[in-house]
Amino acid sequence: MVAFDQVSKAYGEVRAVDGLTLSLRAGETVALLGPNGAGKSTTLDLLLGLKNADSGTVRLFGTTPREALVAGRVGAMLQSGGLMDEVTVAELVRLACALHPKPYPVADVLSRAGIAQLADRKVDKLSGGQAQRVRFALATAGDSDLIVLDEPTTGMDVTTRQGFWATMREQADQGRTVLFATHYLEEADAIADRVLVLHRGRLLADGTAAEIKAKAGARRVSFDLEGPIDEPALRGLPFLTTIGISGRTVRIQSSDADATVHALYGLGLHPRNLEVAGLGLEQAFVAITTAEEAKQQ
Ligand SMILES: Nc1ncnc2c1ncn2[C@@H]1O[C@H](COP(=O)(O)OP(=O)(O)OP(=O)(O)O)[C@@H](O)[C@H]1O
Repeated sequence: MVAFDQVSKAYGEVRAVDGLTLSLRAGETVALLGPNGAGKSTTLDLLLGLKNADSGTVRLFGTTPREALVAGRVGAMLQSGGLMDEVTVAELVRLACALHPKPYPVADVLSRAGIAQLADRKVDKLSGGQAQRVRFALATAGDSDLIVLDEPTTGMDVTTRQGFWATMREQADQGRTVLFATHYLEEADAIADRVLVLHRGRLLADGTAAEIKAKAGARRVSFDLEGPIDEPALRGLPFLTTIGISGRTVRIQSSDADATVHALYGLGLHPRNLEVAGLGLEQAFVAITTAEEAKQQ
């Protein structure tokens, strides 16, 4: 569906996308994660043909991005890009439907995006979250095979966000490929069946959320201690990466929890309420990207 082959894009000295190779298969729901400036928006712009690569090739459905867009195979919701002023929501959605080669009925698009009651509202009078829903309506105005969303839920309240993802799941269940960039890692964890982690324009990790968590390697260990806490001794535990002590509770992150816990007993301590758990996607993301930063410095 989507194939990036050694794609690079620089802005002056900044290598926004750096030798990126990846492919997306039909029916996948893929989250694109990365710290600020990692190159997510640039990657999506290259995918949509809004920017041209300095080198490498981007192919959508075996054609150029532009051809795929003209054929109506891609629906996109971008982070920026103003909505037209001085028109109503219904007029704007009607225009998007008219421009799509395989449009849905306007009423269906409005109700799917949850904006039927806003149909007669001027676009420039919308709240931030309402404007996001209108962008979503424009991205789903017709039957596209690929839906690209750049930080789609920014500014949406909790209910709107849940509704939005329920709709996206329906789209995915119907066989569409959904690619979305986000900073909400819990969304990626809950929605995506594949997670890509970008860092300085390169792909750092590519797998299911579970694989990304495993790749981070670390585990969380927490326990309570009775009696005075010997902090230097705890800090000397093997494979420890971080430690936090609040009251009687000690929370650590370890790259080898078995060895750390073994050493804990070796110190003659008697931890109570011991818990060992894997990292959440957010912690795994931080572990992977900070390890990469450290490697590059
Ligand atoms: N038009 C531009 N001119 C110059 N530099 C740019 C331009 N667009 C992006 N950049 C730089 O390219 C890098 C990648 O930016 P990009 O917007 O793709 O990252 P991002 O991962 O989407 O970031 P964010 O999470 O903050 O939205 C950044 O260092 C950014 O400052």
